[in-house]
Amino acid sequence: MTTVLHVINPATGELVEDVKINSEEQIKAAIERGHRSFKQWAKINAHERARLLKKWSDTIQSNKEEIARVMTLESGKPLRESLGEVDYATSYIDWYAEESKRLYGRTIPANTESKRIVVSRQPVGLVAAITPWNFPAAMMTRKAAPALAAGCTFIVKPAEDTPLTTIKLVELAYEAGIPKDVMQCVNGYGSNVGKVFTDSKYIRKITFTGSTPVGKLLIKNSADTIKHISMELGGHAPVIVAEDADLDLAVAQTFASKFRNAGQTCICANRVLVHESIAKEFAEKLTEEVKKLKVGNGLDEETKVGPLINEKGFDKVVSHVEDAIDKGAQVLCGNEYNANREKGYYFVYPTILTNVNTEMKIMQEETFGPIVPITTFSTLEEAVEIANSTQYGLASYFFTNDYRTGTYLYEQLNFGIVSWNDGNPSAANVPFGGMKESGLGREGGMEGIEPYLETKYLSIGGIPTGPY
Ligand SMILES: NC(=O)c1ccc[n+]([C@@H]2O[C@H](COP(=O)([O-])OP(=O)(O)OC[C@H]3O[C@@H](n4cnc5c(N)ncnc54)[C@H](O)[C@@H]3O)[C@@H](O)[C@H]2O)c1
Ligand SMILES: N[C@@H](CC=O)C(=O)O
Repeated sequence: MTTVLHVINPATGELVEDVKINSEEQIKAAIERGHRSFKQWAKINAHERARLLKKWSDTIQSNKEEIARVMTLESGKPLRESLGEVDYATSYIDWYAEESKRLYGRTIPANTESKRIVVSRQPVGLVAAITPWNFPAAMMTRKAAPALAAGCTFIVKPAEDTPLTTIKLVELAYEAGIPKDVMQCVNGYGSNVGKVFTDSKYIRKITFTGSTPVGKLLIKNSADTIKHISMELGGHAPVIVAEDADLDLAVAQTFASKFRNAGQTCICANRVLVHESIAKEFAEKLTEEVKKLKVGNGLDEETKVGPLINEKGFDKVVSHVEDAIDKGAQVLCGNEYNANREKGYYFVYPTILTNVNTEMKIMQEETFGPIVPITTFSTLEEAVEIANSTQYGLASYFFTNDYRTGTYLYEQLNFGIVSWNDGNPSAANVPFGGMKESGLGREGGMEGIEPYLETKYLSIGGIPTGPY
């Protein structure tokens, strides 16, 4: 039986490091430690928790280059993006260090003079997190930081492909003074560790970022112990470019949204819907930019698009492109690959497809690769209907300079994130998350700490109503 995870550099297929898989007994022991340390951690005052979180953030920043390099080695993303992700990751820690001091309660006017009512917030308990490979630092900190800030203890299982970044972040938490049992990392295969987590009565909350099918399974498996759940799942983001849009802005922002992390982002532009009167010009301008993208090893300074994470991801992307071409799509650029199954690396060149229709897989499923399928619409109603015709509801984008069009689209689009003339809506201070099968709950912003809190109310009776 395998006892290690082979962490492979997706740009070369070479082994980066082996990481030990934790046994079921070890995971259960970690859960018990997390449970035992909860009472202690929850008692620590919010200012001290904030201080420790801030120290963790500073310690990560002091090791920024090293973390970014590890991230690029295991995930393949360009080094510049990995450096950016370290900043993005610490921005969540900084935000929740501050929010921990603002977990206010309230009083409610009672319905009789002899009573007083007080409402307070308490941490839910031990939290288990399961994170994906595409943002190995930020997806971990946007769970760990609100959990610790709320007074919860925390245990994380990173993705098998990218455990090294998380292991490093947890080591740095200890260096910053966060107690060892308050934040822990266990490693192993998702289905094994996930089952130990969901079966445990000590774990009071599961927070997950990953695919929708795995999210559904975790929801089902959490039912027996009625755990709190937060789910950040898949997306299928539409981009609507209205007739009056600033075309250069729309091209630049669609480009920015699409090619981050080689298109392996849950909020990446996945379907581009352009008004028929400007579709040709939009496609030409985008193609001009896309042709300049350099594909390669993320450690190479020139690289703008790294490899796909693994064979499974590669096969899905290629199948979407082939299916679209079979059904009549035209290739404006790309549709080239540099992959070697034996060596284990998978590069896909940025590809633009036109003449795309809603029958194609690429218009129905999340692609997770650097492919832009462009289709056209003639009325805004038609664009909205296509955009909403999916089980996903994470991010959506539109481009218009007309406030009436903008207001209409904002109100009609069934997505948790609606981005107007903006290709990068992610930030620590905003509520990130999806509707429908894209998830439950929000991460980031003041909303992002709520899922780690229970509400408790105190009813005080017998208060003298006359002179004391
Ligand atoms: N909504 C968001 O914020 C967000 C952010 C990043 C990624 N995602 C989504 O994540 C997906 C890509 O990530 P992925 O391929 O790593 O997803 P995935 O669901 O395969 O894996 C994510 C994590 O779940 C674990 N896992 C796998 N099977 C499991 C099981 N049976 N029980 C418990 N855990 C299990 C994996 O080990 C990994 O840690 C995409 O769909 C993407 O849209 C969503
Ligand atoms: N890209 C997302 C995470 C999902 O992939 C983000 O911007 O936080």
